[in-house]
Parts: sequence; C-alpha cells; structure tokens
Amino acid sequence: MESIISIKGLSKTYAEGFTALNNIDLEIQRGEIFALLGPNGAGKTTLISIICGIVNPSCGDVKVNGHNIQRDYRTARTEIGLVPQEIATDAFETVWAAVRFSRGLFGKAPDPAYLEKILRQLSLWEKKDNKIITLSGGMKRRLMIAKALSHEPNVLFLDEPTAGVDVELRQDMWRMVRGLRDSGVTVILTTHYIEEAEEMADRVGVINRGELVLVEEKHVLMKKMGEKELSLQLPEPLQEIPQILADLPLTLSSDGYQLVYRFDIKSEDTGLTEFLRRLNAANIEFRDLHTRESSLEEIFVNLVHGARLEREEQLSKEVQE
Ligand SMILES: Nc1ncnc2c1ncn2[C@@H]1O[C@H](COP(=O)(O)OP(=O)(O)OP(=O)(O)O)[C@@H](O)[C@H]1O
Repeated sequence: MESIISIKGLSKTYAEGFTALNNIDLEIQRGEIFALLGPNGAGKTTLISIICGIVNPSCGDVKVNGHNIQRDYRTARTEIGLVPQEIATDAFETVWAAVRFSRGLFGKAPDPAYLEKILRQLSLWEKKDNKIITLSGGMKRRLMIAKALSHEPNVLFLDEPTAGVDVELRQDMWRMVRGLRDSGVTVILTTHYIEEAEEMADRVGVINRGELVLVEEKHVLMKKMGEKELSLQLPEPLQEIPQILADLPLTLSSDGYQLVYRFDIKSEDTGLTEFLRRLNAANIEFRDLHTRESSLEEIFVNLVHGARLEREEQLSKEVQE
C-alpha cells in the first residue's frame, strides 16, 4: 500500500537538552486508522506537532503526501487536519461561522455544500446556527473535528480524542472516525487506551520514551495483549514443575507455593480444561485460585522490555561478528 506520511530518522531534542524523540522511522498508509499508543510523556504530541509543523525537528525527514514538512511547509500543512487535546474555540461564535472561518484560514474558497456534508456526517447540522457555548461536551469535540476537516485535508490527527469522555460518547466518536476513514481520510490518533486502539485502529504503533518500540497490525498486537493468568495457591510447595505439566505455559514461584498458568483469553482453546485435568492426574491440590488480566502498564512494560532485549541481542550479535 502507498504511504501518505513518510517519517525517516526523526529526532527531537528540546532546547533544554531533553530528547523527546529518538530516530523514528514510520510509514503511515493511505486510508488507514493508525493508533499511536504510549504512556504519558512518551513523545506522542511531539511527533504529531512535528508532522503538523508546530514543532521543528532536530533532524530527520518527514513527508506528507510527498511534500516535505519543512521545505514545502504550506502545501504539507494543507494536507493535514489537527484536532488538539484541548477544546479551543470562541464560545460565542456559531457552529457554522466556526467551520467557515477554519476553512478560510487555509485560503480555500467558500464551499457551503462541503461544510454541510461534514456537519451532517458529524451529526452537527441541526446545531449549525447555535452558539458554541450552548453545545454539549461531545458536540464540542465533534465541532473540533469538523473544523479540522473544513479545508478538506487528506490526513486527520486526533490527539487523545476521547480523554475524559464517557463510554457512550466514546463509542459515538469511534463510529464517526470509522465513517471518516471510509470516506477516504487517513486517521492518526494518539491514545492511552488499549480499548480505543482495539476498537478503531488498523495498525498500532507503541511509543515509549521517544522511541517507537513496535508497529504492528492490530490483530497481532491484540493477540499479545489478550493474556490472562490463572494462579493457584498450593498447600504444599513444589520443588519443580512435574513432568506431566512440563509442556504447559506454567511458572512456579521461587518458594514453590504458587503455580501460574498463562493463557490467551481470545483463543478458542485456552487449554484450561486440560491443565485442570492434568493437575488432578498429578494429585496436585490447591487452596485457592484467582485470575488476572494483563494491564495496560504490563503490556507496555512487556513490549518495551521485549523490544529492548531484542535490540540488545541484535547489538551483541553484531559486535561478535
Ligand atoms: N516544549 C518543550 N520543552 C521541553 N520539553 C518538552 C516540551 N514539550 C514536551 N516536552 C517533553 O517531551 C516529552 C514528551 O512529551 P509529549 O507531550 O510529546 O508526550 P506525550 O506522549 O504526548 O504525553 P501525554 O500522553 O502526557 O500527552 C515529555 O517528557 C515532555 O516533558
């Protein structure tokens, strides 16, 4: 598939000497929904701000639809619509005036039919003559999207689109964003929520401490994330995992009192029945059991740690060769 955004060797060190992005390479494909996932301070906003021309990169090359963001700033910028984290509009303006003004900022000729189309698509057409101050929080967020789309960009950036939004509104927002993708807009969103990436994204990039530690098709990432643990508290400690259980995904705590079975909740066969059958056959009893799903934090830790280990192995191989 063809890239609409191409990022090569991008780094950013702020004036104080802090490196917020380190050597990022990323290709965003035309027509996809790409979720950039990462903990606070990972560098998501910095990355978006550079692509949108708000922050200057320290080095590297970014092209949007073939236009270099620095040499060809104006054209590159018209390709992009940006929905920032904060809702920032003039409260006493009407919805219609706000979208018309945003379009004008890009030097585009008025096109009431196009603006009507996006307001309808975002369920705001009925509110077009209302002052922004009278809109609900969800409507205000949709208005920010309408403003960002007013100059007909090919790429839409959504920075934390559903932060602090209730579940119902969040689902509305997801539906709308999918509709935008279906109408041909490439969507890049940042989020802390795994659930959001799971619902919406075609591909997911995980960013941590300024490094892009992973870029994966969503379904591959979901598989990695769907791990659950069943831990058994044993009345008598085991010295080691018995032979009859040796081929199962088990770990034994160092004191021998806890046996942990890891399984994929999304898999058709979790293997739990077989595990319990073999426990019985081996006469292993347990006092208590509980299950636990991997948390977002653990997933990040695992991914980041895994990526580091891989890189370190690669480096040590290169040194040896
Ligand atoms: N103008 C600036 N000057 C110096 N450091 C900055 C500046 N802007 C951001 N940073 C630092 O760069 C790092 C990345 O920040 P960024 O806002 O890109 O993270 P983020 O992933 O968007 O975080 P969040 O999820 O909290 O919005 C942070 O440590 C932040 O303090």
